[in-house]
Amino acid sequence: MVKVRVPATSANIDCGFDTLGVALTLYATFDFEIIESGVEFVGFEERFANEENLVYVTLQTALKKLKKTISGVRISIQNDVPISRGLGSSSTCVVAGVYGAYLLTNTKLDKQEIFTIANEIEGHPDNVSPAIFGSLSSSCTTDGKEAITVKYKVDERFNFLALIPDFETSTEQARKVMPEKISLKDAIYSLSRLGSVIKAFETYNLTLLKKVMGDKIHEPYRKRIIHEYQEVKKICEKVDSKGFFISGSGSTLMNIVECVENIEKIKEDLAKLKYNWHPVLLKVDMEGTVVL
Ligand SMILES: Nc1ncnc2c1ncn2[C@@H]1O[C@H](COP(=O)(O)OP(=O)(O)OP(=O)(O)O)[C@@H](O)[C@H]1O
Ligand SMILES: N[C@@H](CCO)C(=O)O
Repeated sequence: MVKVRVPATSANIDCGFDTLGVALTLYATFDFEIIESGVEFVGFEERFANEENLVYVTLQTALKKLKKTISGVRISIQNDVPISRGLGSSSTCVVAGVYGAYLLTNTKLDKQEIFTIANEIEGHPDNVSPAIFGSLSSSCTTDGKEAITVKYKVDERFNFLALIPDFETSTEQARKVMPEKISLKDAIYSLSRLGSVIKAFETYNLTLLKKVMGDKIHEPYRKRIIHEYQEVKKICEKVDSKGFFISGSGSTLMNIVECVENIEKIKEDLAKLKYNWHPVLLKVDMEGTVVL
């Protein structure tokens, strides 16, 4: 049996749409075991315990790319990453599926190769990069279809307070609400903040972070499909907020808090809202995917 642990991730980080992503200390662990034939699922929600399962589909795709075969497989999951909440649940499955193909066939692990395959399957690299390499990264796919990622340090003092509601937002749905075209002015608004946001995360410069956070590429459209977005933002800003953004494609809202003592107050105020917002304090994960 082989086992991998993949971290949750928060993609975009406001102005870095489809570019930035950070790995967080919340995990999904997957076991892969060769069986005589077919596929068995253990620990998955019933709706995903079938051959369309993203881990299984990815495993099959990766095996084809490696030109390897297996007789059958049992896939087990122990999952703490909420599904369709903007914390990279699909990336945990994609990354695990690619790792599964390498490990079950004794193929030498190469994180860059795994990243390339995972990026092709996921379609954008901002979640899969931090899920594999850990920490904060900026990624792109070149014109020649090469997946490139660069990793940055994040100061360990950062407190990522994930505010997770009881409703799902699928990435597919959240991409549909965005316009096909955006203005040059809006592109500049986001692009001009990117370098400063990265520097603020590297250096724990909360004053800089607070000043430069902002986006006009996806947030203005997506906040409309996240119930109680404005109410949650107002509560955070009243209590403690050094940065507030939609995590990935939502529905989780991410609040950077300076003092963990303030979390209880935020929790009390969120309890007055309708959508059962559940605050979870996360730190940056430095390792990315780990074979256990
Ligand atoms: N634990 C899981 N078991 C099986 N399938 C999963 C699991 N987690 C995610 N998936 C698959 O990924 C889909 C959710 O992906 P989606 O991109 O919408 O959300 P997300 O990855 O959580 O959010 P984001 O990409 O914004 O961070 C599910 O519908 C399912 O197909
Ligand atoms: N960058 C992606 C992340 C979610 O998969 C998006 O926001 O649509």
